[in-house]
Amino acid sequence: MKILVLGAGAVGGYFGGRLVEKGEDVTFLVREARQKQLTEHGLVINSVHGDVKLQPKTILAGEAVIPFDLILFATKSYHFHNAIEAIKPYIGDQTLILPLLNGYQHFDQLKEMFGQEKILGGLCFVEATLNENGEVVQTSPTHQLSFGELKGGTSVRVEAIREVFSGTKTVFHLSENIVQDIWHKYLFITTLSGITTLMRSAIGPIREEGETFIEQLFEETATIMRAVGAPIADGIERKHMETVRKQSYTMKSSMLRDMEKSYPTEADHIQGYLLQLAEQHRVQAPLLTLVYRNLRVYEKNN
Ligand SMILES: NC(=O)C1=CN([C@@H]2O[C@H](COP(=O)(O)OP(=O)(O)OC[C@H]3O[C@@H](n4cnc5c(N)ncnc54)[C@H](OP(=O)(O)O)[C@@H]3O)[C@@H](O)[C@H]2O)C=CC1
Ligand SMILES: CC(C)(CO)C(=O)C(=O)O
Repeated sequence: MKILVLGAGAVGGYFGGRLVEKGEDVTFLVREARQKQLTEHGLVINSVHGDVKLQPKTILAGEAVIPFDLILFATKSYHFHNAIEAIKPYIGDQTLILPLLNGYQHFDQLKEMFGQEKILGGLCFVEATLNENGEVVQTSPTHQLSFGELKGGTSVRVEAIREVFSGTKTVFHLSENIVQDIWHKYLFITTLSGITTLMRSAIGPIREEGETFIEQLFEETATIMRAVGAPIADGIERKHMETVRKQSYTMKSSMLRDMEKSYPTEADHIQGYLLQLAEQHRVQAPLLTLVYRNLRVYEKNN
């Protein structure tokens, strides 16, 4: 299976790198500076699940145009529209696109552009970032990529992907209810990135100050999701709260890590989109609004 990974950042570099390590046919579509870094230093993964240095195949947009079987879409949301243009030449009749971005809005956009049949559901749980040398640093026990048919169930094509994804040093999980998984992850990340960026802190000190704000943010966000008919399970807020309690003291969201580097955030794509939905459905969301305003002010000052 010919796999194209769009973006060799933290997520694309980690999961794409684990596939290269296994020996799969993976090419990274990158931009010039990243290509230079990868050519000179290799794709380096420093991980609690094992370090590796790889020399992956890379291309720049427009080079080596052939249709790929599978495209892992792993850019930030603010690069989404440019990145779409970059992958268009590599999409053939049989190509499947598996997005790994946090949030939900991009699925509707991809379905509208390429047709529902070409888009798989996808998400990942991994705490990863690029260090100043461009190495992927992966720091906590969880490292799972989930994928599946947006219409639910299984199919010959996702079973074939499962086969290709098997036997790596990371966890690839074929989900038969990926849309629910995506919304559950969206609930988790909206709250976790929101609270860690609001407090400018890893989760440990925030928990010590009291968990009420975290619980309220989960509840508020879940209320919006239920109002729009998102398929989230009863009691998911409590389950997510338990997951938050289990995180290491130093655990940070990728949004906070980006803030620490003065990078842009995905506030519009994650919190902002939910607030638009809240307004449309007349749901009050004062805490989420505060979280979002904090991110907007940060963006203005950076
Ligand atoms: N990091 C994490 O722990 C997690 C992140 N996520 C989500 O995954 C998504 C990706 O995040 P993450 O990997 O952290 O982001 P990074 O910024 O680390 O990586 C994104 C990569 O995309 C590349 N890129 C952007 N536009 C293009 C383009 N047109 N062509 C080629 N490459 C491009 C960037 O390359 P360049 O170097 O050229 O800018 C960058 O290397 C986000 O939605 C995030 O919320 C989900 C779970 C965990
Ligand atoms: C919370 C976490 C680390 C889980 O994967 C995440 O998705 C992010 O920070 O972007």
